[in-house]
Amino acid sequence: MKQPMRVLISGASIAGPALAYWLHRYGFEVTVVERAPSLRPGGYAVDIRGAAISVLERMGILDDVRSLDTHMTGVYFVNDKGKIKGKISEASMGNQQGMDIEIMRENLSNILFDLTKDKVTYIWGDSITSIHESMSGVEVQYTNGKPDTFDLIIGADGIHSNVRTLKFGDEDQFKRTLGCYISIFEFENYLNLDHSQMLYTVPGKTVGMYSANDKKEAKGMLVFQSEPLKYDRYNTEEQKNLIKNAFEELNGWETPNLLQKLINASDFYFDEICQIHMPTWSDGRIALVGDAAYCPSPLSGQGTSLALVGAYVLAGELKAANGDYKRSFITYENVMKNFVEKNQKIGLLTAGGMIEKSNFKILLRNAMLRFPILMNGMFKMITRMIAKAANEIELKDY
Ligand SMILES: Cc1cc2nc3c(=O)[nH]c(=O)nc-3n(C[C@H](O)[C@H](O)[C@H](O)COP(=O)(O)OP(=O)(O)OC[C@H]3O[C@@H](n4cnc5c(N)ncnc54)[C@H](O)[C@@H]3O)c2cc1C
Repeated sequence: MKQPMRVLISGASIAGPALAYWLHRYGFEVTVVERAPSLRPGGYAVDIRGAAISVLERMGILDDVRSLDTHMTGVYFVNDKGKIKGKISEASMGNQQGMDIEIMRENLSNILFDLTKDKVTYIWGDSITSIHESMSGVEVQYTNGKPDTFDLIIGADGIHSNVRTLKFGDEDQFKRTLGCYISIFEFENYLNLDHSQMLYTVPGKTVGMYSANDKKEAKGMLVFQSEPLKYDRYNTEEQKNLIKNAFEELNGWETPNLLQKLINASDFYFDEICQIHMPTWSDGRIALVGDAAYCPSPLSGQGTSLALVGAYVLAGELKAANGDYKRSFITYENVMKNFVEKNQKIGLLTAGGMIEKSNFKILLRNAMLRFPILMNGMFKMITRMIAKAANEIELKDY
């Protein structure tokens, strides 16, 4: 009897468990290695749209995911005293057909993990340190575990992908920075926000607060424009200091309180707002999926949809090629390329919306917010563009 192909996936957030699900369903033997000691909590809400909704349906988890929709009602823009200067309702931000889903990232990650935990081997708190390819397989070494050999290695390990660095080299050659940094952290919902988001903007900085789900907790968001910063990605204290430095002179609205909450925040996410562009997503027995290969930026709202669709297509093409992984990696790229490009373009468009560059632009935005017809018209146009990009792929039945 033919042995199943052994696949090692690096990263257990969204793309990793989604890919693991499909590969297991198609008869592959799957191991997932995650650097964190357990499934990582944290992050804001993520959007799922278009083709990615069909993927969830095909996985049989659409109802579970939909049941955890954040049901946000809208975004309120406040001034430095906390006075509301305008509101954008959820209806005018899109989702007119009620089809799109917004879910907290950690809730989606939990659902995908639950779906796969009994079918796939998960290794926690470890990381690949070297990859050695031969004609018959790939030998990997881990930081902690014993070396092992697989048929294929897939990097689903995010913007700063370890597999990408090991196989394709330094990330700077693939990274397009969008000039900002974002931090998200959790604390008690002391403003009693009810399924809504508050945003306070000054030139080059945005302070946000958001509460959904059960209203007990809120998420704080601090976004700031900056020249590229050098810091240790695993040193959260250093990252918190960078944020403190960026915001310490800003006293408006809840900024000082959020900086105070930041100090003790355990659920803390910090990253650069950037995109990943690569000439190819595979080499030999190694391929990449999700943010590792084609991150459209954390502010785009499209990263999760790209990851879910990418996992579906990659697994499907591996099944269809019946062991010819080289062929499947080529078709995976051919099928995904246009979809990725269209969504990365949307990523550039939407990223600009989170940071206002001048006081004039903030005044202009606040003035426009007083004319809902104007705002609704603009948002409907953007929504149509996003919806088009989210559906820019025809999913095959594998
Ligand atoms: C904690 C967290 C919070 C996030 N918050 C937001 C948010 O608020 N808004 C937003 O739009 N996007 C957020 N993202 C990114 C979002 O999840 C992705 O853009 C999108 O869902 C695509 O997912 P992905 O699985 O490709 O990458 P990611 O979600 O980034 O997942 C990558 C996974 O790989 C793991 N990993 C990294 N290095 C290694 C290694 N050396 N070995 C093994 N595993 C490794 C990471 O720990 C992580 O679990 C967040 C990601 C994380 C991890």
